[in-house]
Amino acid sequence: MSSAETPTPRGPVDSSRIPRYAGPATYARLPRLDEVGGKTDVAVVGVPFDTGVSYRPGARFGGNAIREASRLLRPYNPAQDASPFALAQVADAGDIAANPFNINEAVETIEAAADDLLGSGARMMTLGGDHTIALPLLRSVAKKHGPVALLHFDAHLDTWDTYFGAEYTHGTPFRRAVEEGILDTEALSHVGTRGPLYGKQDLTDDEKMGFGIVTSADIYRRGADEVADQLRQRIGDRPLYISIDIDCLDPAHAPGTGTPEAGGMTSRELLEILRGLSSCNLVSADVVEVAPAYDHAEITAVAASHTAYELTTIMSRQIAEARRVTEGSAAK
Ligand SMILES: N=C(N)NCCCC(=O)O
Ligand SMILES: [Zn+2]
Ligand SMILES: [Zn+2]
Repeated sequence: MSSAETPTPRGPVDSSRIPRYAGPATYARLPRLDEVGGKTDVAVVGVPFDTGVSYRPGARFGGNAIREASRLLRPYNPAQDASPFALAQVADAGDIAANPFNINEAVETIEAAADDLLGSGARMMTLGGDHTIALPLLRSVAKKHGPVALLHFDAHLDTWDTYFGAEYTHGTPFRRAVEEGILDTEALSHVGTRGPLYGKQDLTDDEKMGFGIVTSADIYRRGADEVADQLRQRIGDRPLYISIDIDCLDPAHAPGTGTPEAGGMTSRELLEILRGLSSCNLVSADVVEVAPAYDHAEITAVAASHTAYELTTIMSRQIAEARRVTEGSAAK
């Protein structure tokens, strides 16, 4: 697209003119998708679905809790020296209406809605919902990019086989994804893993699927920068999907979640690792498992809103850079 055709992105509501607590909550007070002509570079989309949980329910309310908490975000991100909402169009695409009484149908609905958004040329920043939703999102991403590298931030492996005979649950999306061949098995990592397992076999199975593990204790011992360097090397220039279960954070940093585990990373460590990945080719991402009923003072929703902000910044910077390269060569 030439510079004449690239419209100036429409940014958030100006919080110096309209108090940030006024008006309906879109993510970061950004325009809705219909307010930018139905086309955007990055679509922030909610998936209010939590029928796949194995313990506390409530992540269906996560997306809107993150939107509410995101009212306080400001337009310039100093940590990545970027104004994400000026570099590219970021818009709130609303929610995907998934059937709460039929998981299989919900999974199909999510995949179809993702196909539409990705097909329009957008990258997705999805706000869950429970972790079940990562599977249909990955299916859709793989249709567009082929098997993708996966960085999975989570206390849990989420590579278990079934729960009560169900294959689509929040503890099983990544085993299904490996079985379906939609992940690049050379570049799969869990980050923040900890807590009790069903047995040692869980780890053996997980390793056979191709996953590497950076435990939360590894992050504490080695530091965020070194961990980010190692992950970046493993990912290289592959198309990358980042899936962030907010329970990767310690319950002190994210009490509002369904399956909390003690001994997790801090929100500072999570944000720093993400910033260290800013050069990766991030094609889409999700933040899941925010369950506001167990939250206090929006601790979890604020952490999730900032997490999505770093991810959105990475995507916007890359979109702007790609545009600069194309427009530069078109001008010659
Ligand atoms: N994806 C999340 N948050 N949790 C999975 C835990 C599955 C279990 O109950 O063993
Ligand atoms: Zn988890
Ligand atoms: Zn999870």
